[in-house]
Amino acid sequence: MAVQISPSILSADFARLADEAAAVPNADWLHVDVMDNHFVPNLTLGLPVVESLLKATSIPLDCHLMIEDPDRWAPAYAEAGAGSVTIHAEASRAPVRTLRQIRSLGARAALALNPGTAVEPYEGLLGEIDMLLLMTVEPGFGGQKFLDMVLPKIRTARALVERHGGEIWIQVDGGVTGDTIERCAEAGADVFVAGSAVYGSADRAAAVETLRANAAKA
Ligand SMILES: O=C(CO)[C@@H](O)[C@H](O)COP(=O)(O)O
Ligand SMILES: [Co+2]
Repeated sequence: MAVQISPSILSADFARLADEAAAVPNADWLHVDVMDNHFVPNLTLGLPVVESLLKATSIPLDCHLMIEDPDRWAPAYAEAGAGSVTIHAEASRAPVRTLRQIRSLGARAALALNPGTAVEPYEGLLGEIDMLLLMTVEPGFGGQKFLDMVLPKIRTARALVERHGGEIWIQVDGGVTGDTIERCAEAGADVFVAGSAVYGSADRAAAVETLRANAAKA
């Protein structure tokens, strides 16, 4: 699976989102962190901003919903035109139904697990998803330190995914930098979210290429 880089606009300038999207023409995805101040202790943006962003960029949007009731809201993001919609296993009360709705609306469906959530109990959901997101920080904020403790879970997830045909992407999110990305790739991740490592750099496109090159070293 080729390396894919998904810059997180959480670390971008929210007053200039169209320009910040244009600054990463070499990105595979644009990662949009939707936070509701309930599931996580932070508040970011929601559907109206995603709808505007969809008009402002041709980069597919990778919407990461860190919200209390993803079953209610996730389909609307798929309907709006997001390329991928991720719900958290810890928040969803009806993951099968919601993941199927996301797919039926034309988006890729993804399931996210917090650092302390084991992957094995979710093996039964692998047939319902296109991507598994393994959080490598506690969700809620950008700029946190990468949690090495998640590396064994990435390896376990890779083994489970291979057993299911290997078509599900494994995304990592949180503390992914030019330094930590190689360890994630070596453990089996193939889609890499990076907020501060991209939007904290003066040359955002160059930062994307450095991440891609470092991941490919693994
Ligand atoms: O979902 C989240 C945080 O909850 C992320 O997508 C962050 O936006 C990643 O930021 P960095 O750790 O790369 O700065
Ligand atoms: Co995220």
